[in-house]
Amino acid sequence: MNEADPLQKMVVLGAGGWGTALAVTLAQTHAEVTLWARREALAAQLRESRINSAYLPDVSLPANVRITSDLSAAVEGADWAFLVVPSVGMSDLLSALPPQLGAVLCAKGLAPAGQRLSELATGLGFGRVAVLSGPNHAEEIGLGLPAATVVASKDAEFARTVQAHLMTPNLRVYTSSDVVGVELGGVLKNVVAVAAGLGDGLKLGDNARASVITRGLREMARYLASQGAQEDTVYGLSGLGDLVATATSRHSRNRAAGEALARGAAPEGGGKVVEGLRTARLLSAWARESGAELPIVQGVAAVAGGQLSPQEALSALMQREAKAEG
Ligand SMILES: NC(=O)C1=CN([C@@H]2O[C@H](COP(=O)(O)OP(=O)(O)OC[C@H]3O[C@@H](n4cnc5c(N)ncnc54)[C@H](O)[C@@H]3O)[C@@H](O)[C@H]2O)C=CC1
Ligand SMILES: O=C(CO)COP(=O)(O)O
Repeated sequence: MNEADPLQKMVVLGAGGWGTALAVTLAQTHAEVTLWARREALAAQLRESRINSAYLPDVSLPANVRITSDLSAAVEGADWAFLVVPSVGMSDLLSALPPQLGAVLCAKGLAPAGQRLSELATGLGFGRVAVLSGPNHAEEIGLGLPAATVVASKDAEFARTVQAHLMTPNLRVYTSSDVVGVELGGVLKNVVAVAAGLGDGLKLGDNARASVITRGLREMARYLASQGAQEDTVYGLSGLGDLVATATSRHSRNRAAGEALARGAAPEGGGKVVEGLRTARLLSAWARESGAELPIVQGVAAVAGGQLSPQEALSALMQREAKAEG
């Protein structure tokens, strides 16, 4: 493994829950971490209180996390950075950065036109692009609870560098060359987690949740294969691992959004980003246009869009044609 220089400048762009947890993690092993918040009001509040009360209230920011809302100052002198804004904001952020900067993309969603975020970054001229994904709820990583994750890049050296800097005794980081598989696992599992939340909200029971997770995994595997992912990636941390975490966790905003929809409430994440709803809409439109079958994704999109009630979506899934498992 590469040696990680503890004096190298670590930069986290995006001060929501996940950006904050990553900054706290990196601060364990580096002299200084810079955390960029888009809004000066949030940056000032973080500098003052050292607690991100809106996004990660149970975690304190150590003194070696420097907080700024000045993007140029944040990346000055840095070789690469973690980009941790919601996927809708990734295009604006990338466009404001020099493409020589290595980009570790940490969002689990698609760009507004439906592209993968790594495609977006590459299209904007970024040469060193990695994606970070795995079962990593910010609430737990921020507290230093043990977890594992994956960093994928076509540039193996870049992936190993990020791995070396992000590893701590409680965060095990694996590398992968399968950018498409690792990236899309994190994107799709959010939608399946909304479906699991819908089932929980309707009080369908443990068998139903396990069935949604398993058939959802199959749907993920089919979609990932259609996009060129390696076959086994979906069964790793960024696929099955993250799916189980998100579809069963009390921390998951996507699962909670499904529960809210089942109650007939608005599926808001309390001001926090819920990527699965947007992803369901984008992928459902893609499935309609391409003739692909993504029944769980399409069911979630129909419920979120108000075209079907949760009960009607459930009936539609249960009454699909009888067939062999596969
Ligand atoms: N929260 C978690 O446990 C994890 C989240 N992720 C992913 O990381 C991404 C960010 O999620 P969180 O940090 O949880 O979000 P969050 O909802 O906690 O915070 C979002 C942050 O981004 C800012 N923001 C919103 N729109 C923006 C834009 N257009 N440009 C720049 N900043 C903007 C908000 O002001 C806020 O500071 C999402 O794609 C999420 O799926 C990935 C792994 C774990
Ligand atoms: O991706 C996550 C954990 O790995 C976070 O999921 P939620 O956005 O559903 O909270």
